Amino acid sequence: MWIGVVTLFPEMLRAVTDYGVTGRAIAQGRLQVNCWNPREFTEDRHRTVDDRPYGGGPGMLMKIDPLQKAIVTAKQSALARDGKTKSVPKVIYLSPQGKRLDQAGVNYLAELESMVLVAGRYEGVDERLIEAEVDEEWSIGDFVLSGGEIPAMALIDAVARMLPGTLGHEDSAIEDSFFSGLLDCPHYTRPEVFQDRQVPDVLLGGNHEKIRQWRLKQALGRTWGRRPDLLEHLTLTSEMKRLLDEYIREYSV
Ligand SMILES: NC(=O)c1ccc(N[C@@H]2CC[C@@H](O)C2)nc1
Repeated sequence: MWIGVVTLFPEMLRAVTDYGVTGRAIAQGRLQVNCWNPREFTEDRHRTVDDRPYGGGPGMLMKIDPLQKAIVTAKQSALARDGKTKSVPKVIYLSPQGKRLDQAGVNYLAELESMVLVAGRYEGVDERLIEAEVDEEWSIGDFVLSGGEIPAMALIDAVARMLPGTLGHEDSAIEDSFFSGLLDCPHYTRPEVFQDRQVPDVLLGGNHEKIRQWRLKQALGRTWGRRPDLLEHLTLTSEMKRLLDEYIREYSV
């Protein structure tokens, strides 16, 4: 997948390009992340990228022209890159006004061939830039950050995990609880006893079917207890219903 990021702080993207699963996906050529800085597209001596808002009010906005030039250049670069004919990259703006990102949204974005992520700064961008250049607006949560770079990197990380060959254990993304719409089950590793707390016996046994059922039951029970709203959107199999009933009965004793 090819991802362009329009940002005033391209160095921030090293957090995903130089480390971990995302860094490996890039090193192995399964992911490309390129940055374009609106400041490189300014034409004035002071390289101005912000301006005052019409109607007054606190703070500054990002100027349309440098931002638009950076976006257009990123899109052209995606189309010009070697290889088979390509679709026009989807332009995505990160903001609290966007559609709330969840695993279903990540799975949708992971299917795209390319995208340009626009990371704003200051108080945001001119609405006309959004109308002219942005295809989709996404939010990683109902809170305000000082820039769109961290949301952009969160999106890159979440999408990169879904690319074929990224995760060592292929179906670990599939097994990912959120992939199934449930919260994750508890996890344990050595030592077997920590501060008098034992690892559940079933996990030490080696009976993989019992372990699968225990993990599914815990995921269902934790979802029921912590995020019942997630359960509302799920169709439970008869096995899931049985396991959740067991969990609730044990929980209620
Ligand atoms: N919840 C989010 O995904 C989110 C995205 C962006 C953001 N802040 C930027 C700074 C100025 C404007 O571009 C928006 N805050 C929160």
